Amino acid sequence: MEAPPDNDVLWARALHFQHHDGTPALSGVSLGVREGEILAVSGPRGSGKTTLLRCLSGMIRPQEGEVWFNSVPVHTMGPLSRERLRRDRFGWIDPAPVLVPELNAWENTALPLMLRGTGRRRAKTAALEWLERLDVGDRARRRPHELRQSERQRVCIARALAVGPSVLFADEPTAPLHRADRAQVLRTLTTAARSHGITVVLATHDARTAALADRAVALLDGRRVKTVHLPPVAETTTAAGTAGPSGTEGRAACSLSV
Ligand SMILES: Nc1ncnc2c1ncn2[C@@H]1O[C@H](COP(=O)(O)OP(=O)(O)OP(=O)(O)O)[C@@H](O)[C@H]1O
Repeated sequence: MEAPPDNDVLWARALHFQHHDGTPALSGVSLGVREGEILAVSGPRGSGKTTLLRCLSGMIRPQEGEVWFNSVPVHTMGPLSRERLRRDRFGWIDPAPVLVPELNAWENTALPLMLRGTGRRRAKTAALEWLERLDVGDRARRRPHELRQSERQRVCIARALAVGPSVLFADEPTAPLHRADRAQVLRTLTTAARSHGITVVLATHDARTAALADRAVALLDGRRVKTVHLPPVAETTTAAGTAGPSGTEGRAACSLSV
C-alpha cells in the first residue's frame, strides 16, 4: 500500500463507488488536500460531489480505492472507528439544515462540543460566539421551527465550525440561502476556516463559489476532469452580489471540459 504524501491532510487514490442499485457515482477519483487548504469540488448535479465528500469523510466506504487522513488509512477502518473520526476530527455541513427540533439554536450549536466532552458552560460560550459571527446571535434561544431556513443553515454552519474540526466538509453549504446572503456567509466560513487553520472541502456546482477556494477540482460523471487555475478574483461586487474576499491568493475556479 503506497503511503500518501506528508503534506496532504487528506489523500484519496482511485476511488470507485457504486450505489446499491448499480448507479456508478465515482469512477477512479484521486486527489490530495493540503493542510489548511480550501478545496472546491465542483461539477454539475449528479457528477459525484456528495459521494466523494462522503467517501473522504469516512461516511461511506468506497468499493475500491484508498482514503487517508493524516497518514491514517480510513478505507480500512470499521464503522465505529470511522464514526469516532468524524465526531472528533471532522465537521459536516449539508445542503439543507438539519437541526434537533427540541433544542434551541445555541443548544444545537453546542451539541457536538458537548459530545466531545466540553462542559456545558464553555460549550454555550463557544456556541454563542459562533452564532454571533454567523449573524444569528439574536436567534440563539429560538427553536428551529421559529427560524427562517437561511437562519437554520447559519446555525448549522456555526455548529460545524464551533468544534474546530481538522477538516470541514461542506456540501453546497449556501444552497438554502438567499442569493444576497450567500457571498457573506461563504466569506464568514472561509475567513473562519483560514484563521482557525481548518481545511475545507467544499462541494459546489457554482463557479463563483468555487472561485472562493484556494484550488478547485472538477468532477463530471464520477471522474475528475480538467482543473484550471485562475488569477486571484478582483475584490469587486459582481452583478450577482458576490464580493471577492480580501487577503487570499491563488484562488481557482474550475473548467468542466474533459
Ligand atoms: N442513494 C442513491 N442511490 C442511487 N443512486 C444515487 C444515490 N445517491 C446519488 N446517486 C447517484 O449517484 C450519482 C452521483 O450523485 P452525487 O449526489 O454524488 O452527485 P452530486 O454531484 O453531489 O449531485 P448533486 O449536486 O445533485 O447533489 C448520480 O448519478 C446520482 O443520481
